[in-house]
Amino acid sequence: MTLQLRVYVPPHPLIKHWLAVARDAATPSVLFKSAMKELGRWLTYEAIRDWLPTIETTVQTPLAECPATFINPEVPLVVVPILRAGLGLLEGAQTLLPLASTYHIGLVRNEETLEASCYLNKMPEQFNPQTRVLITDPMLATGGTIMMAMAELTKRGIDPALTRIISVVAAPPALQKLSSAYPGLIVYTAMIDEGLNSQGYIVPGLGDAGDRTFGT
Ligand SMILES: O=P(O)(O)OC[C@H]1O[C@H](OP(=O)(O)OP(=O)(O)O)[C@H](O)[C@@H]1O
Ligand SMILES: O=c1cc[nH]c(=O)[nH]1
Ligand SMILES: [Mg+2]
Repeated sequence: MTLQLRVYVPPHPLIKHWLAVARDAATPSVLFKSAMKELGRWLTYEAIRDWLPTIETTVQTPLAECPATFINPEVPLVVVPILRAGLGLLEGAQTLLPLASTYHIGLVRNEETLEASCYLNKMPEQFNPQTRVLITDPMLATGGTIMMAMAELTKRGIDPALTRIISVVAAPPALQKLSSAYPGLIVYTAMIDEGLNSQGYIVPGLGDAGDRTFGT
């Protein structure tokens, strides 16, 4: 069986609503931040349905014993926000994954060359190979940033098949790069946009997600 990158665009009205709020150039930073939090929450809800490890057991209700499914506390769960903009989605993700560990990675694109570089990496040298990873980054544009984050994770033992990415707007160049390098990976995004302009911004996109989240 040949694995392929899977990209889901969940058809949820709350995701569409908060995407529209985030896209609107008139949305002030305080509301943009709320939109990122809500998108983080709903995209995480969609992304973890086949990712959260469970254990089957039984519980005794007041009336009878019955089958029960719990989240398996022994499998490590990790959220990796790509700074800065990924922090906006992290807040929403954490409401659903309160026990997950958070490993920050700070990546920034050079505005001229569009090449990503790393200024912060709080990951351990090696992860448990069973670790489930959820990466948060609202913008997948040229793909340089997400590819660098994936390289840092996989060289530390993370299995791409146990990894999910949530993004708000994804562009074809990033999806093509991920597809060639990590065919088992799954991406959840609010929208796939047409492409990039000459400055590497996604069109129609939503502008600079980091600047709009933090009011800079
Ligand atoms: O796919 P790429 O072409 O690499 O671009 C995507 C990256 O660009 C933005 O980060 P930015 O460099 O603006 O940093 P910031 O989040 O601190 O604003 C965005 O948050 C992504 O991480
Ligand atoms: O459109 C884009 C592309 C990269 N990073 C952003 O914040 N926005
Ligand atoms: Mg930015």
